[in-house]
Amino acid sequence: MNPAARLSEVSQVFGDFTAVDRLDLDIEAGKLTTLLGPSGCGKTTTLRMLAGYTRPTSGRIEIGGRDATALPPEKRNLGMVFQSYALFPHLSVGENVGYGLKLRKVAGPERRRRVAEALDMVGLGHLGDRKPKALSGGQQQRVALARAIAIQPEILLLDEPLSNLDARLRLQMRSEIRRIQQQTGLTVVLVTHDQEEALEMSDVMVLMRSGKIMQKDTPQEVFERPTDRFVAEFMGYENFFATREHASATVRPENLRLLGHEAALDDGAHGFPAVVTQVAYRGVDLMVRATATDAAGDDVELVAAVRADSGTRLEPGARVTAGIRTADLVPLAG
Ligand SMILES: Nc1ncnc2c1ncn2[C@@H]1O[C@H](COP(=O)(O)OP(=O)(O)OP(=O)(O)O)[C@@H](O)[C@H]1O
Repeated sequence: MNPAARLSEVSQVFGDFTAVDRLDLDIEAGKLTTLLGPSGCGKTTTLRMLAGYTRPTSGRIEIGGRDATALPPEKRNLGMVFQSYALFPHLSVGENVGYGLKLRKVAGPERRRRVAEALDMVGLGHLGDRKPKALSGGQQQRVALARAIAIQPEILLLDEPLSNLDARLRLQMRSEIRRIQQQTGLTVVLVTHDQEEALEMSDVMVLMRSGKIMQKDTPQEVFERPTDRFVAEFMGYENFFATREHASATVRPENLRLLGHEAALDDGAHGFPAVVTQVAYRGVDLMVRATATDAAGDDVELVAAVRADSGTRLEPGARVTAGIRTADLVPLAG
């Protein structure tokens, strides 16, 4: 299937600063793709170029197979939801949702039908006559979403749409957006810096750093098989060391086992002697720090999340074996 959008060698340069660096990216139709990365990595700039708010310094953007590089936003048929919902305060909820349809000269009865349908989809069918300021933040966010969906966009672009919501609402809206996307088969591009949000919502995760793509994969692949140290750290890996087979490898804290000094390792498990330096109680587990020497002879700091009832005596100074099952060991490119 053709991609819903294709960015080819797209760059955005501000003065002597390259915010997006020769990016190649296909946005797959009918999927939710997340642009994820630390602040300043170029995700918002990429989304704004897709939307047409910023013209790329170089490169080409195709939407639905057509060259859209020079098209203004209103000619792209894309829906956009911003962090600040950007609703019109003087219009009712229904008028806000119908605004884009009116611009597109959709006739009255059809417009009312599509406004009602979009409001129903976000669970606000009963609030069409209210003004935005009479709604909670979460409800305003839903109106912004309904407004973007009502025009039946080719792609829905979401720029950190949940960051102004409190934690509980954020969780609720994650699954609502996902439900709507799956129900309608919409192509969605979501910008976020929250890896949990990306893991939960995405079909495809695109991890960015300094204007470049570091990894593009399913959430499970990115989480379980980060290809390099940057991605691994971003996804919560903490232990970096050399083994006999790999110059660089990592394991998640919850998969690093600290065994009694004399304990035998499972077949195929990697292990090296370590000395505990710090133990912190965290309720469900203990966070244990240790030092070890890896296969390259370098000193490494280890962090393990150990179940409180693991049976191994852990206190600063204790000599242990840091053990890693082969299945939990992730080799890294760099
Ligand atoms: N109009 C502009 N002029 C100059 N520099 C800009 C402009 N827009 C963005 N930048 C810079 O480009 C870089 C990438 O910005 P961008 O907003 O795309 O990052 P981001 O990954 O979305 O980060 P955040 O999560 O903080 O929004 C940043 O360093 C930013 O300061």
